Amino acid sequence: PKVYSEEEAVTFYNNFNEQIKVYCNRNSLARWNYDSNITDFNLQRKLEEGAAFAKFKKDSWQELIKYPWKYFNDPELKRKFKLSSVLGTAALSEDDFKRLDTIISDMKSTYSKAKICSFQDSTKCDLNLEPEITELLKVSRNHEELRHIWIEWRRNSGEKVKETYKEYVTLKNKAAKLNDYADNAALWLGNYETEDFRDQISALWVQLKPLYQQLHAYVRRHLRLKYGEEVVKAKGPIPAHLLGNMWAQTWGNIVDFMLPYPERQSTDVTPNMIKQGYTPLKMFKLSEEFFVSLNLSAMPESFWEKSILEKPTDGRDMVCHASAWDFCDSMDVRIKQCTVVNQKDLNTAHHEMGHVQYFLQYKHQPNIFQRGANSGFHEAVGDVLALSVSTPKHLRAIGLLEESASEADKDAEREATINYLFSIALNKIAFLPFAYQMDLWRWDVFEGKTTPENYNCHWWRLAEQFQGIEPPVDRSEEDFDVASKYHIIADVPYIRYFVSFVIQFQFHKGLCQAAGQLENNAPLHECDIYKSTKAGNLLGSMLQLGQSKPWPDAMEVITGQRNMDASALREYFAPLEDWLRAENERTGEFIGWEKSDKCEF
Ligand SMILES: C=C(C[SeH])C(=O)N1CCC[C@H]1C(=O)O
Ligand SMILES: [Zn+2]
Repeated sequence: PKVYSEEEAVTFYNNFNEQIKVYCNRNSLARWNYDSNITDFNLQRKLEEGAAFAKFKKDSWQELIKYPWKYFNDPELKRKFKLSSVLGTAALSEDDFKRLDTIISDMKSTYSKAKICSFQDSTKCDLNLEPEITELLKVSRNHEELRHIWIEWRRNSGEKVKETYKEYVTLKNKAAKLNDYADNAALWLGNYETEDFRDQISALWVQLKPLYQQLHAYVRRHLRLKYGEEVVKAKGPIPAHLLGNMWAQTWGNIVDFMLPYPERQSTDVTPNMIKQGYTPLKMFKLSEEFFVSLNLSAMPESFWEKSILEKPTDGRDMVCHASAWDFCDSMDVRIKQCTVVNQKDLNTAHHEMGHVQYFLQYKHQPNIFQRGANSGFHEAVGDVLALSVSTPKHLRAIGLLEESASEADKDAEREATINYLFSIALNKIAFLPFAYQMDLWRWDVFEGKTTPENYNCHWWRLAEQFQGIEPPVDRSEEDFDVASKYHIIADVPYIRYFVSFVIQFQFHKGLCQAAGQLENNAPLHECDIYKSTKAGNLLGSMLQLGQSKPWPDAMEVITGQRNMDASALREYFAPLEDWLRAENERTGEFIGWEKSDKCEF
């Protein structure tokens, strides 16, 4: 057979790259139209474009694998072929591909259309997850109302897709095997190009669990003080419906009744955002201005024309879960977010703008490298900036927090710092076990360790083991609670967020050093990289790499390290960790939790 030369490979690949951009653009537009307006017509268009894209990738792949790319000299050409040689779900037959695309679309449609009836008024049954249910979980302090919402959301979302999900698992594993992976867990983990990646994640959790347990114990105490011993057992897992979030993944919404120093200023800027007439547009403009202050890119005009930054009021069904979109033409980038004017959504706006900044910084790369160094990097960018924006110093600088005279004396300042770190920890530390267990469950499912007859109780076993939470009522295998979470039904991996929440503190520390914010032992949690072109240029040089290099090379650009390391996170929260240990000691709080028996195992 003909042996293809490296020169011929270059020609082939350049042509392939030009063509894939066109198919990718058409596919992204069809997906955007469906997610922005769930109709049968838009579903059919999306399935057609998806099938065409998959056919193109499969046909090209037949050609591509004829090249002896493993023996190429040019490292970049070799990497292009290596990454392009993983076909993914396009390896499925046309029928299987279309079936899988249909299944995922249907699950996203069910999730996006799901509604529940109000606890206060059983005739009012038009409550969507965003914004109504999310807002109720934030403000309600009625544990019976919270239990109602918790149960009803699961009955109208997860439970409805139990059968469909089994077929999803089968098709995903079929595709993985066609790519020479044992199962889809292995295919998903391939993104990290790291042999012992799961062990590294496990080691990070071991390092971080003590901090989580201290936070868990303190929060459980204050939930017990509020809702009583009957509802919140002193040594038990925390009932999952009381933590201010549908999946108990971040606990920031319940900070108000458990602030360490209640008389000190809290850093909840939502009231001021509303008072100052903030709009979703202004929230995204604020984020853009921070990126520009770092000498990074402003949004193209088309971003503001084509993005959807608040939920349309024309009654259409759409996927409200926030997302950032790259249309593969190095021009068209968008965000779709059903933004509410509050601090949580201001952080999410920065999170999504981080994705878009990555798109803009690597737009010159060939299509195959227009990705994060690994998926965790893509999730970390916006959060790194949000760490600076969230500091009391920055919030005061942009007028969202009042100057407070009392900060003058040392004690007041120390107490205000504990309050600040506590509110950040409720979102950053609380999140870690949830992010880990989301893919621990899916890896077990794809590997066949968990079979459909124990999907639900396996999830609750993991939730008890890692999050130290339990359902507010008994659950059984009739329920399918994990699928009440968007990423499960939308085929989006989740370990990327665990990676992001660890490495974002490494990036923050590296950028803070570049910005000169850590001189004279200044603490990491006070750092604000705003307007530092040194920090911005460093971040930009990492973002421009995309996935052209293995992620340790990209990590090294900013941090000088080549591995994930939780030390920066621990350093950031050190004052809080000391305080929590002392406080839990003082109150004699039980650290950890006893077993739960709410799902017949
Ligand atoms: C905002 C996004 C879109 Se990539 C998201 O899904 N996030 C951001 C943090 C965790 C995770 C979630 O909401 O579950
Ligand atoms: Zn994201």
